[in-house]
Amino acid sequence: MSDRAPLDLAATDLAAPVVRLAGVTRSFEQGGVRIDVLRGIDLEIRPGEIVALLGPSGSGKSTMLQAIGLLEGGFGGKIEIAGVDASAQDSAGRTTLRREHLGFVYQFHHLLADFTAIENVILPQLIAGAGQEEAEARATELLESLGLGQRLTHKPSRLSGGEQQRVAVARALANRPALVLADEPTGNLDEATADKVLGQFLGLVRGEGSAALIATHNERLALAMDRVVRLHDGRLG
Ligand SMILES: Nc1ncnc2c1ncn2[C@@H]1O[C@H](COP(=O)(O)OP(=O)(O)OP(=O)(O)O)[C@@H](O)[C@H]1O
Repeated sequence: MSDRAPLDLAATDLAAPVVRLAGVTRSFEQGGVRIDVLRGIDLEIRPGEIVALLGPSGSGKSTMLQAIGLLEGGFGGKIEIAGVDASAQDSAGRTTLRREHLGFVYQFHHLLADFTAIENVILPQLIAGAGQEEAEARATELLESLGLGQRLTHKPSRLSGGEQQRVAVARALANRPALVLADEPTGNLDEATADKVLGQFLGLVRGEGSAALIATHNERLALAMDRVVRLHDGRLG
């Protein structure tokens, strides 16, 4: 028998957190006054884990999602995405990390007004290098699973608020992100529609095996997730 331990690289990679924050800080200065919004955030999210981010208005939920989304600078501490230290990357490296691993859903859908529902879901896949046929099949599958099979060629202005948000969910998942970041994804919808869309969103995220970090004010919706973290005084409790 060999005395060497077997290599277990695949298991190591699979076990890496999709995101790891260590001591993440962010301050803003306005009118000569400095506000420390994030005062040292530590967080790990495992593959496939769905985490609710709760906190009062102004506590820094959006700021924290922006940190992980790698779109803006100005953050202190360490942010790792899929085991890669994002803080050590240049802008092109951060863009690659974002495209390969992250999906985004916002409170307002931000769909492209001149494109149909299916085109809005195809486009990010083409940008990521997928072929037209493959991208179309994936977009159709996602939209059908969200109950939008009859809405594929509607433009956003011809969709209801709940339908628009479901297209935004399909778009966020189109490139099979390891982590979906969602900032009040149902905050713009009435309660019944919010429940329905969130239920479909969570079901799809689970089915796809993605992890998610979902900022919400809604304690009741948060209970449907795997874990709840609370932002208070710039730290997670
Ligand atoms: N670009 C900025 N310049 C100055 N202050 C900012 C900036 N962005 C955010 N802030 C401040 O940081 C704090 C946190 O804002 P943030 O939007 O992250 O909170 P939030 O928890 O997402 O709030 P809400 O639940 O109301 O959306 C607020 O006091 C806000 O005014």
